[in-house]
Amino acid sequence: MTKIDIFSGFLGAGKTTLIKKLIKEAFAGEKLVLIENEFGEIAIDGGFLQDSGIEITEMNSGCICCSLVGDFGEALKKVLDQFHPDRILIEPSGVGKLSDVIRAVQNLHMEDVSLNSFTAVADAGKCKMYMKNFGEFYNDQVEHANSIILSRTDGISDQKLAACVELLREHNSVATIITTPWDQLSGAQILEAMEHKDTLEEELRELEEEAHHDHDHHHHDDHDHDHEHHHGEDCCCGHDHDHDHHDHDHHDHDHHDHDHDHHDHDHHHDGDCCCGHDHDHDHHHHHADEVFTSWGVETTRRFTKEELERALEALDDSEQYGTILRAKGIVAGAGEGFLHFDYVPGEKNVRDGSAAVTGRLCVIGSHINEEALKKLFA
Ligand SMILES: Nc1nc2c(ncn2[C@@H]2O[C@H](COP(=O)(O)OP(=O)(O)OP(=O)(O)O)[C@@H](O)[C@H]2O)c(=O)[nH]1
Repeated sequence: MTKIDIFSGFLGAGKTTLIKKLIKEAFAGEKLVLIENEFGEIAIDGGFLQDSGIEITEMNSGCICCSLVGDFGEALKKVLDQFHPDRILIEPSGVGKLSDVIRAVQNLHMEDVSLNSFTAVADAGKCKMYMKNFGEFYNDQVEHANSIILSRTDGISDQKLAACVELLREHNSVATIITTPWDQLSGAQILEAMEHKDTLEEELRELEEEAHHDHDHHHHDDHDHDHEHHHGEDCCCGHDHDHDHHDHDHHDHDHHDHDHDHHDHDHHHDGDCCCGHDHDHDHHHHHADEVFTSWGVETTRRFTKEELERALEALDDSEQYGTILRAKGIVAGAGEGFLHFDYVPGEKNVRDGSAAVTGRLCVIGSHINEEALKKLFA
């Protein structure tokens, strides 16, 4: 039996960091495969994880909900046949909806595979802001997780931490929430919380109830003709179109905030999805690539640490660059080695790291100014 563990979490929350810790401390002796679905064309995480000694399957795609299922099913099957792993770790993109990923796994109806845990990693200091501005994506992860693992709890006040937990509880009353800084916990302790059986069963039951609720809802909604034929498996895009109503009904305030902030009302899908479903009628549901954009480049440019740090600091200037939520990359340093870097709002990290075949970097955000980014990094 292969266990599947899903690590969701918003951009830069700490998914890769957590996975690295668990690989080192909790999964020793197990045959592991990591499936990554990065947002944007330039994959970076594989480079960060190069030294961990596990198999990594990267799937790059802009629109998780449409392209995940086909590619993802293939990737999973291939991995199972080829490696027969004890455990498959799935790291969806930071803007992926956890419910989509869980459903995608369930819809594959694979034998010898058990859904073992679904975690949401959340930056304790940014919980409120992300809920307000990107609630549609953020809350889905929180709501469907059986454990929520907070990152960066060492740097914030007790008050802010308590407020964060309270907000999370509004969206998920059953998940185990880890508030202790990770370096004070062993990987085994974290894994035990992730695998907590009661919360897992509760989350699965809630998902099932949602599915039933949506199903019933459909039979009573005459206006909903577009949706009637789109129960999970029937549609190639694998997105649960039924679920949209549920989101809409229960989380209207989030959508309001979101739409208000980003004026996204008129950016609904217009038929470029393989499933042929008319997304225009999906009451306020957005695909990640309607709200977030990524810009990436392969580059031979050499950077000094200071240059890179200055460039990353500049990303806080939203007037010039747009709302930058995440940047990461591996580039040639001024000397012989390579530099690895990470950026989340207000936080940068540049360090020495292993070489990549070429330099590459990626920036993700909302309403990003590509021209300005090109000037900054090219
Ligand atoms: N101080 C601190 N930094 C953290 C913590 N967790 C993650 N980070 C840093 O945050 C940055 C992003 O961490 P990742 O683990 O790459 O985050 P991710 O969720 O995989 O990010 P995406 O690639 O956007 O999906 C890195 O610089 C980490 O070192 C934490 O608990 N405390």
